[in-house]
Amino acid sequence: MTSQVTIPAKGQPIQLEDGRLIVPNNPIIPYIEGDGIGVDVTPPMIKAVNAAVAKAYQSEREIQWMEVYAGEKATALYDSETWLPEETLALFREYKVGIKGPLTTPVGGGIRSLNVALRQVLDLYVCQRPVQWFTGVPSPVKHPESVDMVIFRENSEDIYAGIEYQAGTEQAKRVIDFLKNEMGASKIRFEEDCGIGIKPVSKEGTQRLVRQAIQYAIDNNRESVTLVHKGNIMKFTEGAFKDWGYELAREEFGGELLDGGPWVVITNPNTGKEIVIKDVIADAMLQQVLLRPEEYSVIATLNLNGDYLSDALAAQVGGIGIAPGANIGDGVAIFEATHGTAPKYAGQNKVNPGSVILSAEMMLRHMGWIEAADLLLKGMSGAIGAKTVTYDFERLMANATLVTCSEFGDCIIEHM
Ligand SMILES: NC(=O)C1=CN([C@@H]2O[C@H](COP(=O)(O)OP(=O)(O)OC[C@H]3O[C@@H](n4cnc5c(N)ncnc54)[C@H](OP(=O)(O)O)[C@@H]3O)[C@@H](O)[C@H]2O)C=CC1
Ligand SMILES: O=C(O)CCC(=O)C(=O)O
Ligand SMILES: [Mg+2]
Repeated sequence: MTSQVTIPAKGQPIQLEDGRLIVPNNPIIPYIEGDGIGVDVTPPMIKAVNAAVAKAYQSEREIQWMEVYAGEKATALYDSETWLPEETLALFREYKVGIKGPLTTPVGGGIRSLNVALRQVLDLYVCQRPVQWFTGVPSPVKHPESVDMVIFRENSEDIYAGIEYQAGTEQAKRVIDFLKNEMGASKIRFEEDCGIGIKPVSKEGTQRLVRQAIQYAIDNNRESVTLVHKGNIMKFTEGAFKDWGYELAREEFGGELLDGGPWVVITNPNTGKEIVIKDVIADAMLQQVLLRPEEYSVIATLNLNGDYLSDALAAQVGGIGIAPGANIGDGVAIFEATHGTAPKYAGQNKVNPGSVILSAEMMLRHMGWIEAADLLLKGMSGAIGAKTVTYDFERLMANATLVTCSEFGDCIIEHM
């Protein structure tokens, strides 16, 4: 297939040596603009990042942006069936660090999620989503400042594996017959018209995620890691996630049972302080984070729970307009907002670009460009503090000035 991508002549790839990123001064960063509001939020993100990098490092460092394609834009450029071109996957693999806007996934029929496919094909098994309040952001809760959590959502397994059979098909019938006749399943109701979904959860998949969550707690001096699961009902998937998580804490991090278990306590080798590894059942967790957020810090959970929890927690600190995220594997990382394509706002220059800008902040920190990352945070705090905000905040804030998506990006730059 013909290449549609222009590789920036001036740039160089980020490389990986012994698990460490080697970042040149002019790294090539692949990015996907995204469907829907991607066209609105991605340009201000690039502009704000360029401004932060220029301010932090003058002309010494500069990102060389390389547009790569997925979603609707890919179908227009390659062909109508090519939603996630091989070229895009190969370029993310080669250039190691990238960022993307949201991509549409139709409900029911049609293509499966391109977002999920990207994570699975590149094995970006950690979905890391920090949730923190910025002073002045309108929130539906009384103490949004008590929320300071980092979600580690398993990104490669669970029902997102896409093993599903539609009700009424020969495939669904065969799976149901197998479950009844060979596996002794006797509780499938209304089997003539029953869809079937399969939920794979493995020890390796669980432990590589929980390992990253505990390591993050160690590196960032956090006091707890909470395993969130629905193991009382799904014993061999979600229950196993909890057990494998505790096992890893004991066996790899020297954890000791706390008061006879199941909670485990490990010692942070950097500080000597204790880190508690605990677990909470997912439905209870949704009320815990509202009522007692200060008791939770790092969260490690399965794919679906993490998806729900991300949006719910984002609401507590102002909504998914400022909820960033990263998909991280052992070699490649792709940063992206928690929100989707918000189609009703697409192309209106209206939505909050904060989520993808904060995702870029995570990306700069991942690259070791800390000064530029700090400037993005400073700019964001300044713009919010000055009450120059997009519609999502303005509708909840007294005496705020409504600005467009691109103007908010400019306000961030002014406040760096
Ligand atoms: N990683 C990805 O690429 C993701 C893709 N998706 C896909 O996106 C599509 C739309 O999904 P949908 O369920 O509507 O969820 P969205 O996250 O796209 O939008 C839901 C609502 O969230 C608010 N919102 C979203 N983004 C912003 C923003 N930047 N600034 C301010 N408010 C925002 C809006 O709320 P309000 O109406 O109150 O203003 C919007 O109506 C689907 O195809 C879905 O599959 C979904 C999630 C992630
Ligand atoms: O891929 C999608 O369409 C939805 C993904 C999603 O909701 C998420 O990653 O939070
Ligand atoms: Mg989601």
